[in-house]
This record gives sequence, C-alpha cells and structure tokens, in this order.
Amino acid sequence: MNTTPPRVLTIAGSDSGGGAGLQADLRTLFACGVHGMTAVTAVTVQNSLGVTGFVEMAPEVVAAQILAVATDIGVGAAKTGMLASAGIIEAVADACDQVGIGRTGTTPFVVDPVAASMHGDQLLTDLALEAVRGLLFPRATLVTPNLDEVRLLTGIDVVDRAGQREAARALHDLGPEWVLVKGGHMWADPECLDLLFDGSEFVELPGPRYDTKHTHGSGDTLASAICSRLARGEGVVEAVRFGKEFVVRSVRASYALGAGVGPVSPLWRLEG
Ligand SMILES: Nc1ncnc2c1ncn2[C@@H]1O[C@H](COP(=O)(O)OP(=O)(O)OP(=O)(O)O)[C@@H](O)[C@H]1O
Ligand SMILES: Cc1ncc(CO)c(N)n1
Repeated sequence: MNTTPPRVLTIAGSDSGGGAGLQADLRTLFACGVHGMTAVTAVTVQNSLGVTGFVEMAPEVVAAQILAVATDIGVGAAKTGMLASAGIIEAVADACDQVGIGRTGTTPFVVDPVAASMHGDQLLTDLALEAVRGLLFPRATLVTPNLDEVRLLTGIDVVDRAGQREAARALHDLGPEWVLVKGGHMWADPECLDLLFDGSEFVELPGPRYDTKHTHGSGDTLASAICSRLARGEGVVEAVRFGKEFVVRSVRASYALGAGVGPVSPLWRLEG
C-alpha cells in the first residue's frame, strides 16, 4: 500500500486558459507532492488576453464541497483564490469554522485576496472586498495580497520598501496571524522583495525580477506551494521561504501561450 500524501484544499475559481486559478493550484500542489482538492467558486471564461466573463457557484454548493472533502478526506491546509461574491465569502467562512479550517480551528488557512486578474478584470465585487476584510482576514493564518490588493484593502499606495512595511502593519491590524506583502508589482524595484510580518518581526524574502511578461498564475503558485509545506506541519516562515524559492523557479520556467500573457510553470520540479 502506498502512503497517502498530505492533502490541500483550494477554494478558487477555474481559469479556462489553465494558467491561473484552481488549475495553477492543482498543478503546483501535484509538483509539490501533495494531493490537491477543489471547492470551485466560479467558472471564468479566460485566455491569455484576459477574462471575458464568469458565472458564480451558489454559495451553498461552495460550502458543501468544503464539508464533503473535509469530513471524509481531511484537509492539512487550505487556501482561497477567486471568491467572486460576498455570499460565497460568508459561506466559506462558515464552512471553514465548521471543519476547523483557520484560526477558529487548527488547520492552516492561507487567504490570497484575489480581486482582479493581471489584466485588471474584476474578480470580486466591491461588497465582497469588505467581506474579505471582515470575515476572512481575522480567520487567516497568512494573507498574501499583491500591491493592487493592498491598495484596495488599506488605501495605501505602496511605491517603496518603507511603504511595504507600513502596509504590512495595516493589514496585520485586520486580524490575520501573518501577512505576506508581495513585491511583484513594485515595478521600479530591480528585485522582487516579498515582506513577511507577524505583528512584531519583519522577514524579508528577496528574489530576482526576471524580465518576462509571462507571470500569469504567479500568486496562485506561491500560495499553493506555501500550503504544500503547511500541510506537512512546517511553520509559516519555513513554508513561505519554500514558496518563494518555488515561485522564482516557476517564473524562470514560464512560457508564452496564446497572444497575451503566458503562465509560470511548476514543471521544472518534475523534470530531470
Ligand atoms: N518578474 C518576476 N520575476 C521573479 N519573481 C516574480 C516576478 N513577478 C512576480 N514574482 C514573484 O511572484 C510572486 C507573486 O507576486 P505578484 O506580486 O506578481 O502576485 P500576484 O499579482 O498575486 O500574481 P498573479 O496575479 O500574477 O497570479 C511573488 O513572490 C513575486 O515576488
Ligand atoms: C480564476 C482565476 N483566479 C485567479 C486569477 C488571478 O491570478 C485569475 N486570473 N483567474
């Protein structure tokens, strides 16, 4: 009999182009050696040029998927991606409480507050943003906003590293245990520095900035790689260090796809 690997649940939307969303999560989780499970929140109509539409799942169907896998298969760590609406966020918060995911329980919970695609297409309503702040952040082990999401959530426009620290403090005040302010969108910075904060200590995670436009799915890949380690029982700092290293290599392995923005690729992990 083979050993059952650790299990990670992603609560996320589908990207028909296969580069971001739950497809990026599943391929990253596979490459990281864990069993991936999905609670689908929405189906987007998407390719390398952007998102042209989406339909949401009914909130009770999202909750039912979470309960179904948690009560039978078990969840070692969970993450959120696109959540689409306030109704879905309320259902997710409630279902997570029921099965011990997040700070009301013991299962690590990574909240990636996906608000828009990299082309600027909105993936979350304005009302839902308030629900992310009020219902998900206080339950999160770790939140992983990019700089556009930081601006939407805190009003802080981060343009330098001092601003990144100020934003980390403001986000931590919203209740998560840890905050990771991603630096990918600090375009003037020759590096991509991600900043981790637990309310007292800052941990800087420096990394190169590769000269490529093909970074679709980088945030999903980072959060999924982090979850793969949290599900093994690693601490947040160790897991985030692994995730950063993993996403850097995946950006380096990214490829062109269609006429627009290609995806980062975790396939390097499976080669050789
Ligand atoms: N050009 C790049 N070269 C190397 N690392 C990058 C690059 N762009 C982003 N990263 C890294 O990828 C991760 C995701 O960062 P980013 O700030 O782009 O998040 P995101 O906007 O949520 O991602 P996406 O919306 O593309 O999925 C971070 O660890 C960031 O430092
Ligand atoms: C479904 C989905 N989730 C997340 C993102 C952001 O990467 C996207 N473009 N599409």
